[in-house]
Amino acid sequence: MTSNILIYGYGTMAAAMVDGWLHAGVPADTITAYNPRPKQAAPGVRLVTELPETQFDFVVLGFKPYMLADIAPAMQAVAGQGTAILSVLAGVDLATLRRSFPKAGGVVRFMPNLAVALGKSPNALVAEGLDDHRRDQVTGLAEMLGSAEWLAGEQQFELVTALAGSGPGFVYRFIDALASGAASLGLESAQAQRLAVQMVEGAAALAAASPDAPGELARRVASPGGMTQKGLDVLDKDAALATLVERCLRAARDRGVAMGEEARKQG
Ligand SMILES: NC(=O)C1=CN([C@@H]2O[C@H](COP(=O)(O)OP(=O)(O)OC[C@H]3O[C@@H](n4cnc5c(N)ncnc54)[C@H](O)[C@@H]3O)[C@@H](O)[C@H]2O)C=CC1
Ligand SMILES: O=C(O)[C@@H]1CCC=N1
Repeated sequence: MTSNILIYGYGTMAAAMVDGWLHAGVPADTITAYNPRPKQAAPGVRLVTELPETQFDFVVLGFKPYMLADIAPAMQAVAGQGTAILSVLAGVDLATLRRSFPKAGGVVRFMPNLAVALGKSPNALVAEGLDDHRRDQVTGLAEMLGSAEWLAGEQQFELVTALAGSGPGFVYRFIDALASGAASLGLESAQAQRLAVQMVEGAAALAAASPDAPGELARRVASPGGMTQKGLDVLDKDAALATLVERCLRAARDRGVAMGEEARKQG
């Protein structure tokens, strides 16, 4: 793909996406990263602190959602009819993006997680105004970072963001809890952390490779009357883990909805 890409706001998420694209073979000289504060860019990527005057095929919005109303007016010159806006901004809906970039050819909500850097992120997508060619290109850009998950509609986008965008944060807490639990029961803490991380990596790889659902995989680990079942009984009692995780996802989703409302009011 030889399309040119502007990254507008080169922070943690956008830099991880750039790393993923470079790793997948996107030529570095097709990527320009604009950030108001100078910082180190990936090798070969042009980092600028002044906005270029040319239009781009893709413009990735990599700043914080609340900044959209302030920033969008200054961006009109880089987003013309031939431009697809790729927004990773949590909560900001297609209608707000469309109002913010009326001249752009199309707007896309593109929700990744930080595993884009390794090409291992599920990427949720919804779009408006894309022709088939651009849509195929967006699918290709997403697949280079993991997978392209086009949603039928926008209604569940905040829930999908909570699950797949915020999800690594929740999994890291669980890894932490495994490690600190083992440490408080007597294991050396660096070793506990190493074991917890490797165990989760292997378990996730196995789940990804298996045709069976995680529930069935858990059943296979738990020998009847054995150790695993005793541990699962603690997590399952009164649906403790399931209830906690549902509350966690609801809180994250609802925050996304509120952030979207704030952006709508400002825009
Ligand atoms: N961190 C994550 O795991 C995920 C983040 N996101 C989304 O990614 C976006 C960025 O989040 P992070 O990378 O975590 O934050 P960050 O704070 O690391 O990045 C924000 C970047 O915007 C830049 N910036 C500040 N003012 C600017 C301006 N006026 N014009 C252009 N750029 C400006 C900052 O210098 C910084 O480089 C957010 O909208 C968030 O919702 C989405 C999915 C996952
Ligand atoms: O915490 C946030 O708002 C963003 C959305 C998904 C991950 N980070």
